[in-house]
Amino acid sequence: MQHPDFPKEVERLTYTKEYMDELLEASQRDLRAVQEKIKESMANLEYIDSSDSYINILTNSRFFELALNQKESLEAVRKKPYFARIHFQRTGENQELLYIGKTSLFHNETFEPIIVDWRSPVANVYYDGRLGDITYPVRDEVFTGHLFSKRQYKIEDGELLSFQDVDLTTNDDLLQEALTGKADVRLTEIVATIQKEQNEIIRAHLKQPILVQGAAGSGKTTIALHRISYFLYTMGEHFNPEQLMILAPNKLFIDYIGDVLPELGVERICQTTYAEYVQNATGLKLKLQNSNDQLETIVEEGIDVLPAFNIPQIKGSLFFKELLDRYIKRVEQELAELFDEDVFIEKYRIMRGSHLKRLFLEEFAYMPIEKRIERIKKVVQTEVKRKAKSVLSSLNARYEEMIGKALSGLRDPDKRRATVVKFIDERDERIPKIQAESKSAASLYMKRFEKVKIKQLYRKLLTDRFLLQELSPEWTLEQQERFLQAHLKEKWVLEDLAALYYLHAKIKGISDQWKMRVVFIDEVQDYSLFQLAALQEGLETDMFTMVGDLAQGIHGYRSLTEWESVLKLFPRANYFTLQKSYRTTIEIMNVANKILSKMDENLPLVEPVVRHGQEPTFVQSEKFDTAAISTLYESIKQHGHQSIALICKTTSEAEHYTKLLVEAEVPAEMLSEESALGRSKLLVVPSHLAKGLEFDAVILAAFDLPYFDTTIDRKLLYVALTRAMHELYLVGPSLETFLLEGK
Ligand SMILES: Nc1ncnc2c1ncn2[C@@H]1O[C@H](COP(=O)(O)OP(=O)(O)OP(=O)(O)O)[C@@H](O)[C@H]1O
Repeated sequence: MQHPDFPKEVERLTYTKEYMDELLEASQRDLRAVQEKIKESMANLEYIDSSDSYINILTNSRFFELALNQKESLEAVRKKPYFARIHFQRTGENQELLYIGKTSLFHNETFEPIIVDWRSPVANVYYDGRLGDITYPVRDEVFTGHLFSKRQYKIEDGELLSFQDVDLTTNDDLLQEALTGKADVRLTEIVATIQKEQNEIIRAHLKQPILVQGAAGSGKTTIALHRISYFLYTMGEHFNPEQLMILAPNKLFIDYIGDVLPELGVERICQTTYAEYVQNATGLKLKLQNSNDQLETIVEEGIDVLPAFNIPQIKGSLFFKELLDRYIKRVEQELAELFDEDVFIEKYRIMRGSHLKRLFLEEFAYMPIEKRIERIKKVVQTEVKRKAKSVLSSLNARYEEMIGKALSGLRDPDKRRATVVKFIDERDERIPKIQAESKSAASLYMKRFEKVKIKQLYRKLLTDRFLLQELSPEWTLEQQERFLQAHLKEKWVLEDLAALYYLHAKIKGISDQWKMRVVFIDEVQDYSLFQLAALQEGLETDMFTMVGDLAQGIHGYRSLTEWESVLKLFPRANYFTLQKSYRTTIEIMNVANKILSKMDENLPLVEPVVRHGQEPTFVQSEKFDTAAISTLYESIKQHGHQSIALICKTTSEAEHYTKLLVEAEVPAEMLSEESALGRSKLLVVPSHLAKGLEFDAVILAAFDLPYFDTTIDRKLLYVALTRAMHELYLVGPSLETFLLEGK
């Protein structure tokens, strides 16, 4: 039976669309008018003074761009102008029906809100849950009101299909529907179904750092992206999108999230990886070794206990930062000694070196070293200029006086002439010399400060025995030796990046272009403490949004294994946890939870959002059988699924299986960090690369190498299992291969 409000709701939608059409027509007219103006100015370019016309073209192009943007965003939302409505009364005001959508729309004349933006303060009421008396924050104030009802709409192509009122007792149908959807091999925006605990994180204090420990599939990536959108909406006046940076684990991941940001109205923010950012910000070109090689070695050799003196871990620790601080101090001292000489022009002392040294070591100590040197050069230049003037005028005066005295004091004309000529010659020689010296004195003096070569400086630390002994008295001789031995060959690994960036920041400073003011980090468990500390100091901000999951910390041999140290590093941070998974069915999560409970981290089990699916299937097989995989793949496709992955433990296994499948003419393709995500083939994915991604169905195959009950294998397995949205198949010789028991 149709809801009694249905006709009214259709009417409202029609009204909204018609108003949008009016606006669209107007913007179409604007566009034409601007186009005409541009044409006119173009024609004028050749005849009259072209600068005016040029300015006209520029201005009109800007209008054109604005009008075009407005038109495009209107067209985009017209198909689905809003997704929810709240019946709300702010204390002391009238009751209102507010329709919530992806962007706001106001009536030009009446200023009536036709659509309210999901990021606006009042929309918080929709996400926050409860009906009845409520409070909500608007900037620094807290508003109160009463929420009578919440309604959700299903609108497709501008047509109202259905709607329903939601309260605490009804199931969130919209969410259920969103979750049964197919993985489009890309994330989508979820503004209509953001949950209360997710909303709290999206809107958490924007000026403070946040750290989120979230279960696999709890929406961490999605939330981080929505928080960016919310941030720009709320703080856009104070921040340019260019000053925001999202750090993703690899290029593949950037591609994966790439479409969501524009959908959320976010353009121009810097999306990069740590490695790429560091190279851009430092200008260093480094041929980095693949950071997964180390992981693969550990996995293939089944290593569970890492050596006590584990170099990747040391390089990611705050002790290493301390070591570099000592090194920087040493560099600073060496440079300071160069100020022992005073600044002279001819025989005149212009400035004392000790004064400059004090500027360098004390007054300007807040600046990066080379910036201090640049500043001191300016100080010297100004002082030289000022003092040279007075030296010259007193010297001129002195010669005047001496010449005058010679003229009046010497009786003998020959002697008089000779003395006067001598003084004049002397003066004429010294004055231009002093003038010339005063021009170059500052540069000449500062020449002793050569530009520091960061790569060389760092390499010295890695290879110079005496330097290392001096800087790391905590280490035994054997440890120092191990450190030196590890760096015999010049090769760069991920763990070196924080150090290079830190040295660059402290010595040269980070240029404005790369001085991001707000940072969003996904998969933060894969970072080391020093990587975070280096960024924090280089950028001089702690406005970080960090999301991650310790259960997926497959790089634990070099990165974080707990959050306490991160919270210490960011003392202002708010810490959140997300326990619900929106990705996987209950059946799949039950299997993944078995692995989670084996981990040492003692993380709580993940609660799947109530959504059932088929039980994960174990397919017993002694060896990798391409025909069986092909049949399985085809049958999954028959279920209507499109994004299907075959996840293997290691890269070499993935390469091997891809080869076999391709030879057997199964449409398979191996995923690499550089490849674009496709959906038309069976994607063969090494487990470490699957992190962060999701697929409709996952086939987990393990033959050459079973999953061992080691820290790293449990995590890799957990990552692999939690990639599946709807269907999961385990293919191998036995369930034990996947750390599961029984048949
Ligand atoms: N409130 C929501 N409404 C609809 N879908 C949601 C919601 N929250 C999350 N999802 C969906 O759940 C899936 C998992 O989200 P996401 O990838 O952001 O999780 P994650 O915590 O980053 O996962 P992982 O740690 O495993 O990489 C995505 O398909 C996302 O669209």
